Amino acid sequence: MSTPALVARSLKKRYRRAEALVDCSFSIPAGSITALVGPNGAGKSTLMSIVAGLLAPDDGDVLVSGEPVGVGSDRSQLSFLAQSKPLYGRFTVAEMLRAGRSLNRTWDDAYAQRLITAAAVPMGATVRTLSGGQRTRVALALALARRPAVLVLDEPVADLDPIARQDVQQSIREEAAVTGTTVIISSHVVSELDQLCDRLLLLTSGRLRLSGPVAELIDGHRLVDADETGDAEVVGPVDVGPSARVLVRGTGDGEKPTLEDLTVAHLRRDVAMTGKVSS
Ligand SMILES: Nc1ncnc2c1ncn2[C@@H]1O[C@H](COP(=O)(O)OP(=O)(O)OP(=O)(O)O)[C@@H](O)[C@H]1O
Repeated sequence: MSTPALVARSLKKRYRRAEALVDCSFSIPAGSITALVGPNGAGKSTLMSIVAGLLAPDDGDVLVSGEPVGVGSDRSQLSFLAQSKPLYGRFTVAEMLRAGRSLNRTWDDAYAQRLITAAAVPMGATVRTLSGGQRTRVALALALARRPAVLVLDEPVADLDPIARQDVQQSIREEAAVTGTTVIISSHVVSELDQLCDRLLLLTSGRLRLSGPVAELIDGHRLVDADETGDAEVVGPVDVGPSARVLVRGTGDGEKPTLEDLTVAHLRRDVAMTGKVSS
């Protein structure tokens, strides 16, 4: 069997007042696109920072193509687009690309130029004069043009208009399909991840509640009316109201859930069991 692109083993991270990750383990094959989903404060950014080698876990480790990743290790195979989209405000877009070219051995300049042109961002514009969405497109071009083995994206489309969201999703899809890049992408808009992602990591209160291929997870669940669950194990409701449907485990009668149904029901179950959305 080939080495997974990314392995996380028993990751733990505690901040002074919060347990951000509790024994998180998963393995992701090369070329897959994984949705990282969870409520506010679930630990997604913490997990992504550790995977990107920017934050040290208290325990556990991360392997990229079998090699350990950590603070101070070679991160040339990794690109991380943080929520804050850090860019140099005084640089022009062209200067940002030039910096990317000089700092990265694997830089693909033609690709970077193509992405900026497709986003209709002027090369001569100063970064601080760009809109939030334009900044995101530049930051994403910088992350993609490094041609990383693993691309970690923390809510990359949150400030984009609907067309830009589709364009960015298409770039991510192409990157994974053409170059075999492994992508982890976090978002609160689960309905948008449905078409993009083939794997799911569902994190609540720092714990992985679901992990695996989306198709398998969907096949392992069914949607049924709340009063027709029979002997099936009920996960939780997927919508509210008198005719609420519930998600149950199993392969019997019922409708196939969407990725959103799956995550909503598991998140509702977590709230019902713990009395809170996250730590
Ligand atoms: N630098 C920090 N110092 C102290 N606590 C932190 C720090 N960063 C995160 N936390 C805490 O760790 C927990 C997980 O935070 P994290 O930012 O990883 O969650 P998240 O799932 O990315 O949230 P969101 O969806 O709101 O971005 C939260 O309780 C948060 O308050």
